[in-house]
Amino acid sequence: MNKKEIRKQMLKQRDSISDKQKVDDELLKELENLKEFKNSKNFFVYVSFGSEFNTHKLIKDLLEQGKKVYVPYIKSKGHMIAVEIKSMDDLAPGAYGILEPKNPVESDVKFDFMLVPGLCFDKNKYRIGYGGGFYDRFIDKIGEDSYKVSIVYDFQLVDDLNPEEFDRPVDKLIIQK
Ligand SMILES: Nc1nc2c(c(=O)[nH]1)N(C=O)[C@@H](CNc1ccc(C(=O)N[C@@H](CCC(=O)O)C(=O)O)cc1)CN2
Ligand SMILES: Nc1ncnc2c1ncn2[C@@H]1O[C@H](COP(=O)(O)OP(=O)(O)OP(=O)(O)O)[C@@H](O)[C@H]1O
Repeated sequence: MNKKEIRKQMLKQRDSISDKQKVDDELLKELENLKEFKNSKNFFVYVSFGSEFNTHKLIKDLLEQGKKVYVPYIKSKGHMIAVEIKSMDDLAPGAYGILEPKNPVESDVKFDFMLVPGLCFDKNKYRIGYGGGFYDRFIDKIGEDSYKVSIVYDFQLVDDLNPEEFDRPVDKLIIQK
């Protein structure tokens, strides 16, 4: 399968996970129990859309705990910036219909913790996303020292994605049991 076929296949399967809220609740618990999670203060978290792992509760939890939350804002093709939010009400539908900050003020903090989205992952923690190259570029720019974690549904894990030179792996996969 080429990347395009993998994306299509993974999306189809992800769209039909049964009892997804329950699955996501368990994955969220595991995420929040990581020591790196507990020790982090500045979080870069995507705002989920469609059948992605639901991050809305995570974002609310973080804000309630007084942690700093930054989310992506798409500036142009392949280029995103991080913007701090204080509440879910700071968001409105933006590019691709994804919720984005209404008032996109670029932040230049370094993140302790990054939650990285993806459609398919391999055992070396490489990933395939929607194909915009947003995260590979972003990680190069400000994510190198962050602890990068991705949530993986069981069918999304493969042996080897044959990464290219611009692909950046994450540090930890949380895999559905
Ligand atoms: N929640 C969330 N936010 C995110 C990402 C993500 O994966 N998840 N991104 C992670 O990079 C960036 C957005 N990247 C995206 C790239 C493509 C499509 C998409 O749906 N593309 C359409 C059509 C593409 C086209 O017109 O060329 C498609 O694939 O059908 C969505 C998001 C930044 N924000
Ligand atoms: N660091 C980079 N600098 C320049 N171009 C890049 C970089 N990373 C990726 N690209 C370009 O972006 C395109 C898409 O990359 P890729 O297929 O790896 O995206 P993806 O990882 O699936 O998407 P995303 O990171 O948005 O979730 C590639 O064809 C590549 O040319």
